[in-house]
Amino acid sequence: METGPVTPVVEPRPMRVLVVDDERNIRTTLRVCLEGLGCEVREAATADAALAALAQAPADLAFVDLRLGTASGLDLLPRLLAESPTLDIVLITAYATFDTAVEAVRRGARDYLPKPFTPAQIRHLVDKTRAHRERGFQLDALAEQLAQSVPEATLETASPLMHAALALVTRAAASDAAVLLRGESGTGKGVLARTLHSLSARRRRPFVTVNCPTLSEQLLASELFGHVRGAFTGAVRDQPGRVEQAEGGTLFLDEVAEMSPALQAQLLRFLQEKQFERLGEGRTRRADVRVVAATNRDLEKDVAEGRFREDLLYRLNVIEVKLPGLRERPEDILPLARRFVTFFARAAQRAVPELSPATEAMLRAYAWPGNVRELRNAVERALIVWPAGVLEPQAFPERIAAATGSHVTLGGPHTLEEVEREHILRVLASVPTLDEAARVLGIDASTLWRKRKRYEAPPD
Ligand SMILES: Nc1ncnc2c1ncn2[C@@H]1O[C@H](COP(=O)(O)OP(=O)(O)OP(=O)(O)O)[C@@H](O)[C@H]1O
Repeated sequence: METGPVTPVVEPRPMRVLVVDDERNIRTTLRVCLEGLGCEVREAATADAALAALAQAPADLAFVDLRLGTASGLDLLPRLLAESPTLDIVLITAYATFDTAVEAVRRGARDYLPKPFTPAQIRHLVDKTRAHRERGFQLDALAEQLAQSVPEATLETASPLMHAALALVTRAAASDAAVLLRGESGTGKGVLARTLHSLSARRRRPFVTVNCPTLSEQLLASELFGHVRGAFTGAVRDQPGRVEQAEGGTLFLDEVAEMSPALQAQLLRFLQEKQFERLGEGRTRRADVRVVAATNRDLEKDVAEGRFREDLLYRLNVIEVKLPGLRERPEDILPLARRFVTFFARAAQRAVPELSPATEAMLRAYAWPGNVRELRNAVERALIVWPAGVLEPQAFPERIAAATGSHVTLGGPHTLEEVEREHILRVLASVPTLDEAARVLGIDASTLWRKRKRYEAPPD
């Protein structure tokens, strides 16, 4: 069975607009015009009402009148942006002067609209905002991909197990339900989370990843929910968290099992009520974010042993997708290997080599404990060490050629790196959490996280 790339199934969400004007008829005119353009519109007659509206539910775009009774729309701009850093603001006024326009832009407005305005001008502004926001999100995604320098993921598969996982992800994309992706390290949970996002109505909004084990408890709390100045040593200014950055989009929590109990409680509350507080701040904020989590651990076991909250597990796995290990989808090993060979050969500007029959047999026989990541890394290395037009087994690491796992013995003829890899993998396999493994090894959790990725460790 073969799948092509799955086509998007869900229409993007309408743009959410807040109209802030003390004159009722201006608000009504704008509402009618904006609703005609497919926007969701809310109104506020005062600065306080505008801030309250934003605190209650986020918006993408705000039209703000320069004169709000006795208050100034200009003064409101930074307050709106403090509340919602990704908001686009257009200032409207009958008192159009160049100076006001400059001042509006200086305070964070994206555009300026003189009264009286026409429906065509409003349409133009809405189109411009939409295009600018989409470009921004696409650039973020592109920059991330470039930074990782990875071959673009393929959704083609000949494996029935993988096909079932993709079909479930496609169906899940049509809803806003929380999704839990389960599978060993390197099986492509991150890739699938991104696929889910790009198939959903949120695809034009941000996809934001948080790697839970790489940060200490306090930094992870701040990374997720943000902090205010002075919340802890080093917090020199107010900082929105990833939840706010992901507004309207998808938040991907990688290795969610590695969260402290206190953070698990905060995440649970966020999932239940869509509410959270920045660290050190009393007031409650709301965010419209779809959560996708991933784990390579046996969460039921963690629940049974008191390490993970049962109620959080049920909130996270409304839809559960199991990714097969690469050895459970052997049909995909060679097509993926050829794809990586092509990618890395092109990146090195050389002719694309072939796989010899012996290499093909070896790649199929190996167990791939590090899954697709391990295959990708092995191919990347093979292209570096093997300049010839046909890749032979010797181009690949010894452990793959041996295809029987490691033979490392202390004092044996091994490099330090081989010994380190084996030791780390064994410690990881012998203790329940990454934190505990880091303690045993005498290194911090983020170093261990990086090393594990490098050594393509099997999860447990
Ligand atoms: N279908 C695919 N096509 C191409 N590359 C893939 C595919 N699936 C995974 N990869 C590559 O394998 C590597 C691991 O993928 P990913 O990070 O999504 O796995 P993971 O299951 O989230 O791993 P971890 O649990 O360690 O975070 C990445 O480099 C990714 O680009």
